[in-house]
Amino acid sequence: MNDEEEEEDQDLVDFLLNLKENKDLGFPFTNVEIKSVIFDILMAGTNTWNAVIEWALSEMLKNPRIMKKAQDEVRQLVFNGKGDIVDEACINQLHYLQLVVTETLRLHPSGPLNVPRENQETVVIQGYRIPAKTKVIFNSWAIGRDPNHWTDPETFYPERFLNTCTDYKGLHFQFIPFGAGRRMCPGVHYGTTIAKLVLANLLYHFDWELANGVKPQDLDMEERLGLDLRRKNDLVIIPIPYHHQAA
Ligand code: HEM
Repeated sequence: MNDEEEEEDQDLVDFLLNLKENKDLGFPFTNVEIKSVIFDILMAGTNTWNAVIEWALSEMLKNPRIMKKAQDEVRQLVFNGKGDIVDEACINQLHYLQLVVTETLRLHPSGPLNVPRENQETVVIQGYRIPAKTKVIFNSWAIGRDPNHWTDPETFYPERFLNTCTDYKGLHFQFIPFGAGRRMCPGVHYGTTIAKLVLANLLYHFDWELANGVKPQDLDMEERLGLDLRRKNDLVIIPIPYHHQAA
């Protein structure tokens, strides 16, 4: 194996071990830091997108119009292509599902308080003096529901993101479910792709009903606040396999 092939064959752990061996980072990088990075990625990289899936399903079950629109989109696209599985190739064509995921991140950001920052110098922002070395916490949950920026903010309405360039890539500060700046989430693309991929397959293959005769309008949406934002009570739903009929 030549050097180039060897480099391509490296996984994350190889890469981190090489960093440790090279000793040219200018700061200590030991097994402790390696374990922290891996732990960070496993934690930040799983609890987040699966919460998006759970909230998106909850919102769609509460809003059957939205569920149907998202299902029609994915079923037409995939079945017209004569496939039976939604793969990455389809994902970018699922425009309505993208709106659903975006709206889910507005109302239910998985990391609602982002990561705290500390300002190095005293600053005054809109009349508020923030002394140097203050720990500043951004509440992206509240920002996403701020009536100064959002019409009818408590309503789940994916179409609000039609014909607007507002998105979650850290440039529009009224919507920062992945944070912003140098420490914003590095998993933004991966996280949203996985969430869409899983949701698209769940919508394509199954119809969904709430268990125990719960009516859509009665589904409770209570949140349990922690480092991540989950449902307080489990979402109990019944999958009904959907059989595609050839026209
Ligand atoms: C939909 C899914 C996700 C959401 C909503 C999310 C949200 C966030 C938020 C709000 C932050 C803090 C950013 C800030 O304070 O500016 C963050 C940081 C981070 N996220 Fe994500 N994340 C998601 C998926 C992922 C994935 C899939 C990975 C990795 C595979 C990941 C890895 C990280 C890491 C390592 C950080 C810390 C970055 C730093 O401190 O420099 N995240 N994420």
